[in-house]
Amino acid sequence: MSVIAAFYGGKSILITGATGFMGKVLMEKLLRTSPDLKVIYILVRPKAGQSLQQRVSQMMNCKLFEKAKEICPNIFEKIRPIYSDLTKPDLGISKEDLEELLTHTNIIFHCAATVRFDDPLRHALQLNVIATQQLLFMASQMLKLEVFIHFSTAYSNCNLKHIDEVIYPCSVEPKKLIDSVEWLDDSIIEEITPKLIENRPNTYTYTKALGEMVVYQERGNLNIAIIRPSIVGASWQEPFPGWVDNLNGPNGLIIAAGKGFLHSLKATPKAVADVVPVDLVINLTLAVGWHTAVHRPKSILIYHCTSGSLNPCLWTDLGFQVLATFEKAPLEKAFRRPNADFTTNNFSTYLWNTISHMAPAVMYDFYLRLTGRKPRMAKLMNRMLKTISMLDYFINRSWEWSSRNTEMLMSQLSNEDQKLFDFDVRHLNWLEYTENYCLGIKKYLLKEDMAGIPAAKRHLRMLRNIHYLFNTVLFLIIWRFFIARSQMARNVWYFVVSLCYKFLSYFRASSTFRH
Ligand SMILES: CCCCCCCCCCCCCCCCCCCCCCCCCCCC(=O)SCCNC(=O)CCNC(=O)[C@H](O)C(C)(C)COP(=O)(O)OP(=O)(O)OC[C@H]1O[C@@H](n2cnc3c(N)ncnc32)[C@H](O)[C@@H]1OP(=O)(O)O
Ligand SMILES: NC(=O)C1=CN([C@@H]2O[C@H](COP(=O)(O)OP(=O)(O)OC[C@H]3O[C@@H](n4cnc5c(N)ncnc54)[C@H](OP(=O)(O)O)[C@@H]3O)[C@@H](O)[C@H]2O)C=CC1
Repeated sequence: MSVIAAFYGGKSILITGATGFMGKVLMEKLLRTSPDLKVIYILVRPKAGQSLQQRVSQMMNCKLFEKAKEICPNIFEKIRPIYSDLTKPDLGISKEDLEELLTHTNIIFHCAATVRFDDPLRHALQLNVIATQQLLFMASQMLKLEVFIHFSTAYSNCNLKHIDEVIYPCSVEPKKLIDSVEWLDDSIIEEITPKLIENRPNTYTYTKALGEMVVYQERGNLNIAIIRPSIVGASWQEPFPGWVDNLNGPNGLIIAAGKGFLHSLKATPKAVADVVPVDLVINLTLAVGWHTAVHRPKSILIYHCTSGSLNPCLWTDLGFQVLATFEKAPLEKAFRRPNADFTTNNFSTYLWNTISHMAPAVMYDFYLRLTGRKPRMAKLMNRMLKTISMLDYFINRSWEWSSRNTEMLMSQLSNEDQKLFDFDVRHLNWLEYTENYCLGIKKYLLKEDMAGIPAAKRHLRMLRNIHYLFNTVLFLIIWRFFIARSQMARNVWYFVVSLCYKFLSYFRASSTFRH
């Protein structure tokens, strides 16, 4: 019997961010391995015109929960949605719901955050710092709370090269910043943001670092642990390989590559792709929850969940495996054949962006206009290039994260728990993982049927023929231009034609002789 799974049995668990990528996988794992848990409270907000119930039932009916529903038939009775909005006072939770949470909650997993890189500081502060503060205050009033697990990111201190499993103080006190932001207008906040974020690339990583400081400063007597995952990718093994449901991290660019939009990407050849599968992160999280509740460490322990130091994979290796997979299982309706390469300097990046991204987009938009359709390709390419510019910081750098606490925890798991809650990234086969990642994006994110692969391959062959035809016509036009203006070009042309003629004559003669 798994000690960790047994620990969660009978427990009342509060998950914020349960409708997110990681929150859903966390819920699924809990319901599948500890079906005797008492209840999972999930904070949910209405979104895209859907009520709480509609969102929750749509979420629970996705493929991710199929296995959990087999093991836990009364799964819907285990889930207790609670209206919440992190931007509201008291997280927007009603008095009745709050009373229930304060009375019954044993464990908190705080996943909710804004993970956008371009959020204004005020919004990121609200979601990643102030909401965390309010949840900590709520937790301090909970009568049966055993442990509070906070999700940060391995990039919260990405302005450092070597990062230990410790909390690094930011230059500005969170409370002072929160008070200042209350009365500063947006234009001033926008102006001071670059100075505040201390060489970090965005407000996301900065406010996650501030969130850690708030967790430390307002921990009171709470029993807290912090998880710092790096780039969370599709599932590796559980509940099945390749589960992914958003465009964050590499996902958007993998789609861009598979659809033939992305033809070049600036990447330092030796830069490590520090990707970790979502199920591996969740296994570590549940192990941390158990260990923290049972052993009650004297201080807040930080757990890095990264792959670069234990089982490194380079962006170049990952990228070409992505292309190889889409060769075998192409995405539907590709704009071009997936074909790309790396650039290593700004000039070649600019050149290739012009030649292989913007020029084809402008020509395609011209074709759309000619055929009476709305041009859209240039806009799509600009959006992809904007995304790449946001991700460039993470693609072209590597970091060293210590993993002492994570390795300590691994050593404390029983053999059964090491299997059931496997977070040993050294077991990961990157080629197999990347292939499943791409297939998962095709099946679960783009909802494409694998039966459509032959048609998708035919589409790519048609694109290849159009590409060859286009290049041939372009070559002839350029050559005709040169021949009309240069004796040298004409001489070369005549020489080539006479050579071909002689070869054909010889070939015809030799085949006649054989007969
Ligand atoms: C291996 C690489 C080399 C390749 C070699 C050469 C080429 C070979 C090809 C191989 C394929 C490449 C494969 C791998 C790619 C490698 C690069 C990946 C780097 C990953 C680094 C991630 C770092 C993460 C750091 C920390 C992780 C965390 O802690 S939290 C999670 C991280 N957060 C995010 O990832 C969020 C980032 N996204 C944003 O902040 C925003 O989306 C944006 C600012 C980037 C864009 O905002 P914008 O307002 O313009 O768009 P948005 O409103 O978000 O969406 C509008 C529409 O666009 C769609 N969309 C959204 N995101 C993407 C996306 N990433 N790609 C494509 N499309 C996207 C969205 O659905 C919207 O559509 P509509 O609703 O229809 O309008
Ligand atoms: N994905 C990654 O690569 C990494 C993620 N992390 C951390 O893990 C955690 C989860 O990330 P991930 O699952 O990828 O993020 P998602 O964006 O998938 O999920 C974010 C969650 O937060 C909720 N949320 C956002 N804003 C609000 C709001 N105003 N009110 C209520 N809920 C809100 C979302 O709810 P809704 O569905 O209603 O929008 C969603 O459930 C985050 O703390 C993130 O920093 C750390 C490292 C890497």
